[in-house]
Amino acid sequence: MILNIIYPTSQTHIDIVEDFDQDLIDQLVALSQKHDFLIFEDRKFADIGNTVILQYSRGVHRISSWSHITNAHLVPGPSIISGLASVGLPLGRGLLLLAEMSSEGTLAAGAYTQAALDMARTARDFVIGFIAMQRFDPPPPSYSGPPEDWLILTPGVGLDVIKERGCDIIIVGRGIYGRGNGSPSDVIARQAERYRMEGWVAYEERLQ
Ligand SMILES: O=C(O)c1cc(=O)[nH]c(=O)n1[C@@H]1O[C@H](COP(=O)(O)O)[C@@H](O)[C@H]1O
Repeated sequence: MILNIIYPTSQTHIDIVEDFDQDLIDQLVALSQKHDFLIFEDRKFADIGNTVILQYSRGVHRISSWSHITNAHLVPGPSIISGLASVGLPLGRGLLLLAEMSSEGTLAAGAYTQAALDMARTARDFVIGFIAMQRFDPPPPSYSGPPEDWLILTPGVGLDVIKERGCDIIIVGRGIYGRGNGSPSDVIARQAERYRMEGWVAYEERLQ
């Protein structure tokens, strides 16, 4: 029910589903086609190239076969992007880099965030944007690369960040499904619709 409503992207954490099976994936993919939303598996890959190739394409989840977008930390260096790209590019997938995080005391800030941008610029065919807490400043006058329009997805925030911080998509979990055992499904549906509608309005206002 939630997935019927939350689009343009639906974020998953497939490794915490206790009764995972292929039927779940088939249903998810069918819903994404019916409602035209993208599936974003929030896997936060963080290993060397050879290992992420296997984690992305193999195992029980076979993430690359159904998830349009996934994300990765850049701690291992560029091999994590090239490894994931070797699997994802032929399938038309896209990657988000974690340039910043919402958690207190995160090390993903300052020079680390700049490094994420630099690394993304070396893989423009596969990296589509960032998990970040705000839109980056425009490139300096010395920048001579192609025009840039990275997607910025921002978690752990309210709707105000779309206008105030220039992000494109807000990632909302508990604000929609509640805490503890979760909310009744009609409450979840209402909350999801509220975020979807208000998020879109804020996005359009920002573009004006
Ligand atoms: O990559 C993410 O999506 C992510 C990055 C980050 O810095 N902070 C963060 O909360 N997230 C994810 O965003 C979602 C936020 O959920 P709530 O805190 O319940 O709204 C969770 O799925 C987190 O794993």
